[in-house]
Amino acid sequence: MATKPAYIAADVVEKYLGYTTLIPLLERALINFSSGREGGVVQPIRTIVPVSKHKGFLGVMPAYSAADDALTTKVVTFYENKTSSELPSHQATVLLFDPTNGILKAVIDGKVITDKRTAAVSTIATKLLKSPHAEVLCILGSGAQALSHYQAFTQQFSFTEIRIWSRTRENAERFAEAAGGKIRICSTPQEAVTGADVIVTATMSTKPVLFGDWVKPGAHINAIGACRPDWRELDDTLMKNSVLYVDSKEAAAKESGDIVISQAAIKAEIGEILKGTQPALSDKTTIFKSVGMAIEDTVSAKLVYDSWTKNNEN
Ligand SMILES: NC(=O)C1=CN([C@@H]2O[C@H](COP(=O)(O)OP(=O)(O)OC[C@H]3O[C@@H](n4cnc5c(N)ncnc54)[C@H](O)[C@@H]3O)[C@@H](O)[C@H]2O)C=CC1
Ligand SMILES: O=C(O)C1=NCCCC1
Repeated sequence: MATKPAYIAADVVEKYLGYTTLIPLLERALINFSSGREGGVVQPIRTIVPVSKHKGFLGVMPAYSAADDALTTKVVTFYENKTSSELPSHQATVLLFDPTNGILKAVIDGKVITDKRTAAVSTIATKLLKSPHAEVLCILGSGAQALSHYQAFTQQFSFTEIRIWSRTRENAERFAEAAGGKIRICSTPQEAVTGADVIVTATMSTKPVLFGDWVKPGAHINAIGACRPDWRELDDTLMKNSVLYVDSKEAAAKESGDIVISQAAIKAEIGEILKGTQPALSDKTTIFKSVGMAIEDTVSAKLVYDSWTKNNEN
């Protein structure tokens, strides 16, 4: 008879999901995803159910990786009008199945997975696309993704200056306190962005917050928000004058307003650069438009489950 599925809570996920272990697994997953059939990744475009009455969305993100023999689906909700400042705007759960027989093996908190795997993929893109002389990191937004990106980027790179802008100074100060490092709080997004070598946009904005005229030529931008076809973070000038990379061409072209509305041409997937079939044009102004992929959740959940199992063996 099947045993009951394990429940793996956020604090346990946090413990087992280190960037040093996660990043190489995600690199392999991105390569497999961009290798078509050969890569053994099955990942349909996610289903999104708008909950318009409450300005919310429910997303279902299934994937199977033959290389990892791992089968999961994430269920994620995200709400524009948070009803409480205590409640995160994004909440998620990952279900991990035994791929040989379909048995549900674990129910895993998906919030930490979402925050960390997104930041980890941005570090992968940044390693490939930033200038080798990059010194200044700028983060627009002060929520969960802003913080996970700060943590991942300070671990993986050595920037000499880190700047942040948020809509309110109070939010920016709260962020700086949570981050714990030396951070310059900027009063306007333009002040934060001017002269920055690497920029992260991690906002729930539906209108551009980053404008091409502000951006230093040769900068690299990780654009994390604008995951709905009518949401924007970047303006048309920036979209059209930069080299545009994505996680999934199919998903980004369908889901991100920055691409749908600007009609900017996609150069390549990050997985194609990693495979060596597309160049990393790091001397140009580059954008990594991330929409988030289920396969990233699959490899993250498997890492957590395997580590948890090993540590719970009698
Ligand atoms: N690419 C990916 O894989 C993923 C993308 N996301 C997206 O990343 C973005 C950030 O997510 P979280 O940090 O989890 O959300 P959050 O709610 O924790 O933080 C959102 C931040 O955006 C700011 N913000 C909201 N409206 C704004 C506006 N009009 N102008 C400027 N700033 C504004 C808030 O003040 C806050 O600092 C969202 O758009 C989310 O949907 C989230 C998960 C994965
Ligand atoms: O990849 C994800 O997970 C998400 N991406 C866009 C917004 C909701 C969550």
